[in-house]
Amino acid sequence: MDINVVNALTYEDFVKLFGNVIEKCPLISAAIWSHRPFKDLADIEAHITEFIHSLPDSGKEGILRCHPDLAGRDLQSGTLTRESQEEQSQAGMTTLDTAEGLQMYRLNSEYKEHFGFPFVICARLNNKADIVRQLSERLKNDRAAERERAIEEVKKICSLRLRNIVLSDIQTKL
Ligand SMILES: NC(=O)NC1=NC(=O)NC1=O
Repeated sequence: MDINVVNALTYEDFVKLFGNVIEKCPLISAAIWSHRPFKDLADIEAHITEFIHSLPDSGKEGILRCHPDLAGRDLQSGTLTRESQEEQSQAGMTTLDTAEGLQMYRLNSEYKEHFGFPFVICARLNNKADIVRQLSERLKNDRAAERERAIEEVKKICSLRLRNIVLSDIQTKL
Protein backbone atom coordinates (compact mmCIF):
# COMPACT_ATOMS: atom_id res chain seq x y z
CA MET A 1 0.00 0.00 0.00
CA ASP A 2 1.33 3.40 -0.94
CA ILE A 3 0.99 5.68 2.09
CA ASN A 4 0.80 8.60 -0.36
CA VAL A 5 -2.47 7.13 -1.68
CA VAL A 6 -3.86 7.08 1.87
CA ASN A 7 -2.62 10.61 2.55
CA ALA A 8 -4.33 11.86 -0.61
CA LEU A 9 -7.75 10.41 0.37
CA THR A 10 -10.62 12.76 1.09
CA TYR A 11 -11.93 12.30 4.61
CA GLU A 12 -15.03 10.65 3.13
CA ASP A 13 -12.90 8.00 1.38
CA PHE A 14 -10.57 7.66 4.38
CA VAL A 15 -13.54 6.94 6.67
CA LYS A 16 -15.07 4.62 4.07
CA LEU A 17 -11.82 2.64 3.94
CA PHE A 18 -10.80 2.70 7.61
CA GLY A 19 -14.12 3.41 9.37
CA ASN A 20 -14.52 -0.08 10.81
CA VAL A 21 -10.99 -0.86 11.97
CA ILE A 22 -12.46 -0.33 15.41
CA GLU A 23 -15.79 -2.14 15.30
CA LYS A 24 -18.67 0.29 14.61
CA CYS A 25 -16.58 3.29 15.69
CA PRO A 26 -16.04 5.33 12.47
CA LEU A 27 -15.60 8.41 14.65
CA ILE A 28 -12.06 7.28 15.44
CA SER A 29 -10.95 7.20 11.79
CA ALA A 30 -12.85 10.43 11.11
CA ALA A 31 -10.88 12.03 13.95
CA ILE A 32 -7.40 10.79 13.07
CA TRP A 33 -7.75 11.86 9.42
CA SER A 34 -6.75 15.32 10.74
CA HIS A 35 -3.29 13.96 11.54
CA ARG A 36 -2.35 13.22 7.93
CA PRO A 37 0.09 13.00 6.27
CA PHE A 38 0.89 9.67 7.92
CA LYS A 39 4.44 8.38 7.76
CA ASP A 40 3.31 4.76 7.36
CA LEU A 41 0.77 2.19 8.57
CA ALA A 42 2.33 2.13 12.05
CA ASP A 43 1.75 5.89 12.26
CA ILE A 44 -1.97 5.44 11.51
CA GLU A 45 -2.11 2.74 14.20
CA ALA A 46 -0.27 5.00 16.68
CA HIS A 47 -2.83 7.80 16.19
CA ILE A 48 -5.72 5.37 16.70
CA THR A 49 -4.11 4.05 19.88
CA GLU A 50 -3.48 7.60 21.11
CA PHE A 51 -7.13 8.52 20.49
CA ILE A 52 -8.38 5.48 22.42
CA HIS A 53 -6.01 6.02 25.35
CA SER A 54 -7.08 9.67 25.57
CA LEU A 55 -10.69 8.60 26.23
CA PRO A 56 -12.16 8.50 29.74
CA ASP A 57 -13.09 5.07 31.11
CA SER A 58 -16.67 5.61 29.91
CA GLY A 59 -15.39 6.17 26.37
CA LYS A 60 -13.30 3.02 26.43
CA GLU A 61 -16.29 1.06 27.73
CA GLY A 62 -18.33 2.63 24.90
CA ILE A 63 -15.91 1.16 22.36
CA LEU A 64 -16.25 -2.25 24.01
CA ARG A 65 -20.07 -1.99 23.90
CA CYS A 66 -19.88 -1.54 20.12
CA HIS A 67 -18.53 -5.07 19.78
CA PRO A 68 -20.91 -7.93 19.00
CA ASP A 69 -20.84 -10.92 21.33
CA LEU A 70 -18.88 -13.91 20.11
CA ALA A 71 -21.43 -16.48 18.86
CA GLY A 72 -24.12 -14.04 19.95
CA ARG A 73 -27.34 -12.56 18.59
CA ASP A 74 -25.74 -10.75 15.66
CA LEU A 75 -24.03 -13.89 14.45
CA GLN A 76 -27.25 -15.89 14.78
CA SER A 77 -29.23 -13.26 12.85
CA GLY A 78 -26.56 -12.69 10.19
CA THR A 79 -26.16 -9.01 11.10
CA LEU A 80 -22.43 -9.01 11.91
CA THR A 81 -20.19 -6.61 10.00
CA ARG A 82 -18.16 -8.28 7.26
CA GLU A 83 -15.02 -8.08 9.39
CA SER A 84 -16.66 -9.56 12.48
CA GLN A 85 -18.30 -12.32 10.44
CA GLU A 86 -14.90 -13.34 9.01
CA GLU A 87 -13.19 -13.15 12.41
CA GLN A 88 -15.85 -15.06 14.32
CA SER A 89 -16.11 -17.70 11.62
CA GLN A 90 -12.34 -18.18 11.57
CA ALA A 91 -12.35 -18.69 15.38
CA GLY A 92 -14.93 -21.47 15.04
CA MET A 93 -17.88 -19.47 16.39
CA THR A 94 -20.09 -20.51 13.47
CA THR A 95 -19.67 -24.24 14.07
CA LEU A 96 -20.39 -24.54 17.81
CA ASP A 97 -22.57 -27.44 18.87
CA THR A 98 -25.58 -26.80 21.14
CA ALA A 99 -23.66 -27.30 24.37
CA GLU A 100 -20.80 -25.01 23.22
CA GLY A 101 -23.26 -22.34 22.10
CA LEU A 102 -25.02 -22.49 25.45
CA GLN A 103 -21.69 -22.25 27.27
CA MET A 104 -20.71 -19.14 25.27
CA TYR A 105 -24.12 -17.57 25.92
CA ARG A 106 -23.85 -18.27 29.66
CA LEU A 107 -20.26 -17.02 29.99
CA ASN A 108 -20.94 -13.90 27.87
CA SER A 109 -24.03 -13.11 29.96
CA GLU A 110 -22.15 -13.61 33.24
CA TYR A 111 -19.27 -11.44 32.01
CA LYS A 112 -21.62 -8.63 30.79
CA GLU A 113 -23.59 -8.75 34.04
CA HIS A 114 -20.36 -8.47 36.03
CA PHE A 115 -18.51 -5.76 34.07
CA GLY A 116 -21.25 -3.84 32.25
CA PHE A 117 -19.52 -4.29 28.87
CA PRO A 118 -19.12 -7.33 26.61
CA PHE A 119 -16.21 -9.75 26.55
CA VAL A 120 -13.88 -8.76 23.69
CA ILE A 121 -11.01 -10.81 22.36
CA CYS A 122 -9.11 -10.80 19.05
CA ALA A 123 -10.85 -13.81 17.50
CA ARG A 124 -8.30 -14.21 14.70
CA LEU A 125 -5.61 -15.01 17.27
CA ASN A 126 -7.67 -17.54 19.23
CA ASN A 127 -9.61 -20.76 18.69
CA LYS A 128 -12.82 -21.64 20.52
CA ALA A 129 -10.98 -23.40 23.37
CA ASP A 130 -8.78 -20.32 23.92
CA ILE A 131 -11.86 -18.10 23.89
CA VAL A 132 -13.73 -20.15 26.51
CA ARG A 133 -10.61 -20.32 28.69
CA GLN A 134 -9.96 -16.57 28.43
CA LEU A 135 -13.62 -15.75 29.11
CA SER A 136 -13.56 -17.88 32.27
CA GLU A 137 -10.20 -16.54 33.46
CA ARG A 138 -10.80 -12.86 32.73
CA LEU A 139 -14.10 -12.96 34.62
CA LYS A 140 -11.93 -12.96 37.76
CA ASN A 141 -10.22 -9.65 36.91
CA ASP A 142 -11.13 -6.40 38.62
CA ARG A 143 -13.02 -3.97 36.40
CA ALA A 144 -10.18 -1.52 35.71
CA ALA A 145 -7.73 -4.29 34.80
CA GLU A 146 -10.29 -6.02 32.61
CA ARG A 147 -11.20 -2.79 30.82
CA GLU A 148 -7.55 -2.29 29.89
CA ARG A 149 -7.17 -5.94 28.90
CA ALA A 150 -10.22 -5.72 26.62
CA ILE A 151 -8.94 -2.50 25.02
CA GLU A 152 -5.66 -4.31 24.27
CA GLU A 153 -7.74 -6.91 22.39
CA VAL A 154 -9.54 -4.13 20.49
CA LYS A 155 -6.12 -2.81 19.41
CA LYS A 156 -5.09 -6.27 18.17
CA ILE A 157 -8.31 -6.53 16.14
CA CYS A 158 -7.64 -3.05 14.75
CA SER A 159 -4.05 -3.92 13.82
CA LEU A 160 -5.13 -7.00 11.85
CA ARG A 161 -7.99 -5.12 10.14
CA LEU A 162 -5.61 -2.30 9.15
CA ARG A 163 -3.19 -4.81 7.64
CA ASN A 164 -6.06 -6.47 5.76
CA ILE A 165 -6.99 -3.14 4.19
CA VAL A 166 -3.51 -2.08 3.19
CA LEU A 167 -2.59 -5.51 1.84
CA SER A 168 -5.56 -5.45 -0.48
CA ASP A 169 -5.77 -3.05 -3.41
CA ILE A 170 -7.10 0.17 -1.97
CA GLN A 171 -8.76 1.17 -5.24
CA THR A 172 -11.12 -1.83 -5.14
CA LYS A 173 -12.37 -0.71 -1.73
CA LEU A 174 -13.51 2.76 -2.75
N1 LIG B 1 -16.81 -9.77 21.37
C1 LIG B 1 -15.79 -9.94 20.49
O1 LIG B 1 -14.66 -10.20 20.88
N2 LIG B 1 -16.11 -9.81 19.16
C2 LIG B 1 -15.16 -9.95 18.18
N3 LIG B 1 -13.84 -10.16 18.28
C3 LIG B 1 -13.30 -10.22 17.01
O2 LIG B 1 -12.14 -10.43 16.72
N4 LIG B 1 -14.30 -10.04 16.09
C4 LIG B 1 -15.48 -9.88 16.78
O3 LIG B 1 -16.64 -9.71 16.33
